[in-house]
Formats: sequence, structure tokens, C-alpha cells
Amino acid sequence: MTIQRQQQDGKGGIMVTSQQAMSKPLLILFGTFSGNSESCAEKAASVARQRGYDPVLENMADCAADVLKQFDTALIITSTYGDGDPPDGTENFYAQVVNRPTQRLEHLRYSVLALGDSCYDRFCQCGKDYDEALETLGATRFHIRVDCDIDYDEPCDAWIEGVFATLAQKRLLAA
Ligand SMILES: Cc1cc2nc3c(=O)[nH]c(=O)nc-3n(C[C@H](O)[C@H](O)[C@H](O)COP(=O)(O)O)c2cc1C
Repeated sequence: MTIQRQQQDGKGGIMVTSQQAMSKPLLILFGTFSGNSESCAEKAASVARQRGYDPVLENMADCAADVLKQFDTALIITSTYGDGDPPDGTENFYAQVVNRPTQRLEHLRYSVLALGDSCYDRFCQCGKDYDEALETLGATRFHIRVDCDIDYDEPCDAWIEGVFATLAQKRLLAA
């Protein structure tokens, strides 16, 4: 829900500002090639709405890593390709977080869901890389990473449940 506030702007005028009332913004970032990670991200967004969050879904292929500056909580969902590489189109995002980071992320708490296939030597490597890099940049892992094999539905659901249970617990502790 958006509320609008009116206040004097100090020059004889009225300034109108918009603010989300009681909102809990949540960034859900996904990196995908064949759509599995995107469908996990959509599931997470749907649960987020049910739990009173305002999820913002972003494809890593279409945004820059400074989006991480704009949220205090982020879910990262990505698959792995090639020799443990990020999915096509997300290489820039990956480089901005993992290889050539330019920002510190102490304000951020995050959790990673990694999709992969254990037939490959570098199982879920891309998700592992994000998990490690975000910690190195000062962010806080609030819920442990889950690595999914080709049957990703159940571990994905368990991760989503775990994520929102942990967030709810932290809100209670903070209250
Ligand atoms: C050509 C190819 C290469 C892959 N390489 C890896 C890999 O190195 N490590 C891994 O864990 N999974 C690998 N996978 C498996 C995918 O990450 C997995 O199928 C995942 O669910 C795809 O998710 P997406 O649809 O979100 O891209 C590969 C799959 C393909 C088709």
C-alpha cells in the first residue's frame, strides 16, 4: 500500500512524497538459461506476498549489481553452466559481484538457492560463488544456501519455507 505525505517545502509550497506503508521490500534476483531458476523465483515471490512482503523480481541478465544497494534483504537464485559458469546473459552481473566488485554490502542480508546437476564436476558452482562473494563483501547470510540437483522442486520449496521462517523469527527478535 502506498501512502502520500504532504509537507511544507520551505519555499511557500507543498511537497508530496510517497511512501510504502508497512511494506517489507524484498529483492528476488534470478539467473537462468532454461527457466528453472525463474520458476523458483516466482514461487518465492508468491510466498513472499502471502507473508506480507513486497517482492521485486529481477533477472540478473537485465540489471546491474548496484540493485543490491537498494534493498536490505535479497534472495539469490541461480543455475550453473559450462565449467561452473553463470547462465548466459548474467556474466556482467556475476563479474560485478564475484570477480570485480566495486561496492561493499554491509547493509544487506541474503540467502542463495543454487540450481545445478550433480553429474557435473562443478556442481552448483555459480550459486556457491555468489554465496561466498556476498559474504566477502560484508553482507550477512541470514539463511543457509541450498544446492539443488535436477529434481529441484522439493529442495526449492524447503529453502523458501526456511527463508521466510528465519525472516519471521528475526522480526520477532527485533520487535
Ligand atoms: C550444457 C549444460 C551445462 C551445465 N553445467 C552445469 C555445471 O557445470 N554445474 C552444475 O551444477 N549444473 C550444470 N548444468 C545443469 C543446470 O544448471 C540445471 O539443469 C539447472 O536446473 C538449470 O536451471 P535454469 O533453467 O535456471 O538455467 C548444466 C546444464 C547444461 C544443459
